[in-house]
Amino acid sequence: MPLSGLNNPSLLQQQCFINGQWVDADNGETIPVSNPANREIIAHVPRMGSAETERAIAAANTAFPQWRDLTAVERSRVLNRWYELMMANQEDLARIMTLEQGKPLAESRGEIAYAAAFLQWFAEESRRAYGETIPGAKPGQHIVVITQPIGVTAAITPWNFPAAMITRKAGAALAAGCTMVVKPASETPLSALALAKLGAEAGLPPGTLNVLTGSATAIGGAITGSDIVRKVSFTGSTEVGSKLMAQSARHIQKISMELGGNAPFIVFDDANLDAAVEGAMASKFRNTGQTCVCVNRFLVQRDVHDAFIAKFKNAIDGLVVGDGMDEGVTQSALINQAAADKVNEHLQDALAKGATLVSGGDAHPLGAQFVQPALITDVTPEMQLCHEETFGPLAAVIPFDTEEEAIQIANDTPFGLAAYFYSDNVHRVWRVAEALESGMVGINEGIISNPAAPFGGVKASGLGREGSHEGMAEFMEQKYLCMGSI
Ligand SMILES: NC(=O)c1ccc[n+]([C@@H]2O[C@H](COP(=O)([O-])OP(=O)(O)OC[C@H]3O[C@@H](n4cnc5c(N)ncnc54)[C@H](O)[C@@H]3O)[C@@H](O)[C@H]2O)c1
Ligand SMILES: O=C[C@H](O)CS(=O)(=O)O
Repeated sequence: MPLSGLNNPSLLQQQCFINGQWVDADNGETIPVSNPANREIIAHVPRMGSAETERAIAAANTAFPQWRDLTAVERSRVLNRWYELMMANQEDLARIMTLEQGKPLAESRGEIAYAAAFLQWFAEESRRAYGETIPGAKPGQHIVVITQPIGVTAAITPWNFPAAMITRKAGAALAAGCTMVVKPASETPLSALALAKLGAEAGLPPGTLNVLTGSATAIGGAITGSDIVRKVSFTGSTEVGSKLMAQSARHIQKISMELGGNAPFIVFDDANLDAAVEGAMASKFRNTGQTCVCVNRFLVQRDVHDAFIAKFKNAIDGLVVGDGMDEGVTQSALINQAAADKVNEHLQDALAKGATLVSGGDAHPLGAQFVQPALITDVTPEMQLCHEETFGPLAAVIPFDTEEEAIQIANDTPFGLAAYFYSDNVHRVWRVAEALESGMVGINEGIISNPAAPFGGVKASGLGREGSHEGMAEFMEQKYLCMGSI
């Protein structure tokens, strides 16, 4: 049993966490959790539905006043202890993550540190829930703006970052004084349940944090249909986000949406090509291409196109495909067969429409869920991959001539999460950075995520920001007090 080798076996939880208790589904049903590398079932978790969700919401509601009324310093101490426990258990948490999500162990270790950093960040932010004073409209009148926690909140999170997408929300909500119900993706529930275990150990009172696994539509329906849940924070596909936004309208729930992307990566003729290739590899192939901020379209200026492609091909050919648990592996199995099929569908569509295969493209000997990293050129805008998230190790390159053409192609998408470009010309840097329609821009950088920066997108990539000093405000309400005759 691959999970039998944990140093801290208590981190393997196969029940849900409601009101400080580990519980099964009412009907005893479970769902299997499998290892993407070999499809071996590694655990089972409860298949919960609306009744259990309503109990979790009730527990969060009961716990809210006590957690709200702690001082910011008291909440900060719990969050900081949770951070410390995550780091103390980093190796076990990384092992659990790789076994259920597939990503290389080194990347899982990195995600645990990144996820823990959100708890550390919001432990500090919890002490900075400031208000403001405003001059009154007449003598003796004073206006004070205060901020208060919004109340019971919910998070629905994706499989590709099973820990960080939870702490980026739960850290902010708990720091604000809210309580939370979390529904992780059914592909990666074990990381979420391990986080709940450590959160309780850190001192989160019963009901403050609840984690439910099971039917997404039933749990999501109970969350968005509740007049107790005041905030829904979703990370996932734009398609599902749009559905949840509509469902949240019934009770006017406050929402945050961290959705899909279609990131352009522009290499101008004044770029440092070695740096551009390094950034391209980091952004495109992180988590085997399964991140929302992965490059989806490369745009390379014609004068440097062939030189860039030669360097890029050499780097791609150096990638090591294998089981994420094996040291040295840099590309793992994709999360499921449908994900691998989508990458191949995008590749075949592009080749059928005139793209040129430079590297990769063959079936991988390790199995159908593994994809050989591929590089294609002569990509044109009518190809499927220009309009859909590939979410896998396929690097597609579009040649361009002018800066104006590059910006037009880059912005020709409903999405606007991340964008990247490489140029050493400071005048061009400002022009292009302002012209790109995205929430985040990497300039001569391929990896841009940072708990201190406001993460989020524009257009169909979402609403709101996470992390930074913005993150906690998403879980708070403002109230102004107008005091007269003083
Ligand atoms: N913007 C970001 O920060 C960010 C981060 C990670 C992933 N993503 C996006 O997420 C997608 C990949 O993740 P995914 O496949 O888990 O996305 P997904 O939308 O299929 O699922 C996300 C979560 O929503 C749940 N869900 C699915 N249908 C639901 C419904 N009808 N009601 C309630 N919950 C439902 C899933 O169980 C999961 O927990 C990609 O599009 C990626 O770009 C965005
Ligand atoms: O996949 C989406 C994540 O938000 C990417 S990151 O880890 O925040 O860069």
